Amino acid sequence: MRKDHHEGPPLLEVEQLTKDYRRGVRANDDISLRVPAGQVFGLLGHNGAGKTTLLNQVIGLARPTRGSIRIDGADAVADPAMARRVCSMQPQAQAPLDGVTPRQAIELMARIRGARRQQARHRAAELIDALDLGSWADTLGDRLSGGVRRLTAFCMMAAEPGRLVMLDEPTNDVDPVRRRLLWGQIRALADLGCAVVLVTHNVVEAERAVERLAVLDQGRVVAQGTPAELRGDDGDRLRLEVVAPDAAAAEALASAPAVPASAPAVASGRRMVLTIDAVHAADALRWAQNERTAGRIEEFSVTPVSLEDVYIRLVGSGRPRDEQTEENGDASLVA
Ligand SMILES: Nc1ncnc2c1ncn2[C@@H]1O[C@H](COP(=O)(O)OP(=O)(O)OP(=O)(O)O)[C@@H](O)[C@H]1O
Repeated sequence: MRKDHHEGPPLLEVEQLTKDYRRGVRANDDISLRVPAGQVFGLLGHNGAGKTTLLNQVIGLARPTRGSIRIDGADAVADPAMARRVCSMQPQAQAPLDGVTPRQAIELMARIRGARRQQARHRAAELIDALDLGSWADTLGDRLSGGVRRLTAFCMMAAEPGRLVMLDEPTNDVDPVRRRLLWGQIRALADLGCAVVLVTHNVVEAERAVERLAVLDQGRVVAQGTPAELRGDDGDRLRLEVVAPDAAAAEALASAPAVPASAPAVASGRRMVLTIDAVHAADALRWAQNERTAGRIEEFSVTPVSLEDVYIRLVGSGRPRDEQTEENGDASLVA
């Protein structure tokens, strides 16, 4: 059974962190978060939300403008060398693998991080097997696909991991089957006692794999908690999605919903999405079936409201805040 480390002291503790780049870009704005050992913590946000900037400050590649970062109680800003010893990071950029095979690269990383030769060999073989990389393990890096290169980079990081593991979009380019294997290995690192910080754009996957998460928008944390906490009241609601024959019909359905809605209906192209309370589910199904029989809609589905729906409501289009409508920020979710 999984060890429960949730009540333990944080291994990573970020307090009121602000980072201004030159030319006035505020990439992180008053961010606070805590990650204990044994937890997979997700960082979600649009392109440019400030996720990579946060990781770079933790390992001392960028210096905070204000605020503090503590790793296991020690000041990581004052001692970036300590931070790098304790952290293992898989960066967003692909690892340079030209001229080496995945097996060689993984073993080499394990050796650099202090493993003995036998131990490095054993761990490389174990990771290659766990991620089903055997067919490419001894192929030179310049002949590998993007997905295999990314999985190799994960294995290099996981070969002899530090206590704080940071992964910047590790599932990019990875096929769905190996992606699932990868989530298993990420979980395994937390079960070993690592604190894992995971940057991802994939809200659907994050919902299944992380225990807590923070949503970043324009450098700020706009929501933080467990997936269930972030879904809040929406966790008991349903999502009716309808495909209309054309965009005008979808717009018309959104402006006059046939079933009582618990949030404004959203039309996008031929799709219309309505959030409804569970008590209206039977009415919604009856209405949608009739509409489809009459040919007024083409398809429909009724599913539980997901974290992705909440995320889209929180950060909207990712445009600057003052261009967005006010429904995008629910301050009550901010921890
Ligand atoms: N070295 C830099 N100098 C100036 N501005 C920067 C620098 N690095 C990042 N930025 C800016 O800081 C903001 C946050 O960038 P960051 O890379 O942290 O976002 P991100 O959430 O990781 O994005 P993505 O999902 O695209 O990787 C962006 O506006 C970006 O343009």
